[in-house]
Amino acid sequence: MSERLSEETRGPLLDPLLANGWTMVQGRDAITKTYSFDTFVEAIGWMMRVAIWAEKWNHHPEWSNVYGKVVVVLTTHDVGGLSSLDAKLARKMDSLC
Ligand SMILES: C[C@H](O)[C@H](O)[C@H]1CNC2=NC(N)=NC(=O)C2=N1
Repeated sequence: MSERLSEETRGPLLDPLLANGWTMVQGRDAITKTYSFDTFVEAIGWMMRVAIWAEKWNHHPEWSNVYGKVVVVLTTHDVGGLSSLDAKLARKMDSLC
């Protein structure tokens, strides 16, 4: 199982994401990003591609979709905060859109 990111390890993993549209969630050890697609079909197509990786890695996003917009929150419930799996899934999400 993944461990909660320590103060030393989180900078190198999170800083590139925070420079690429991800932000910290207030009051939670979690990151969030809102993706915007031109159409609903593009949004759910991207969600399906992400879902395949999420299932493969057994690491699942909290997310919601309205038309072309997808709001994502990533955290690791098993450790009560951010782990390297969240950074890995966030990078995959960015690479798939
Ligand atoms: C039992 C199951 O394997 C666990 O609950 C997995 C599934 N997917 C998960 N996804 C996320 N985001 N965090 C988890 O801690 C987590 N744990």
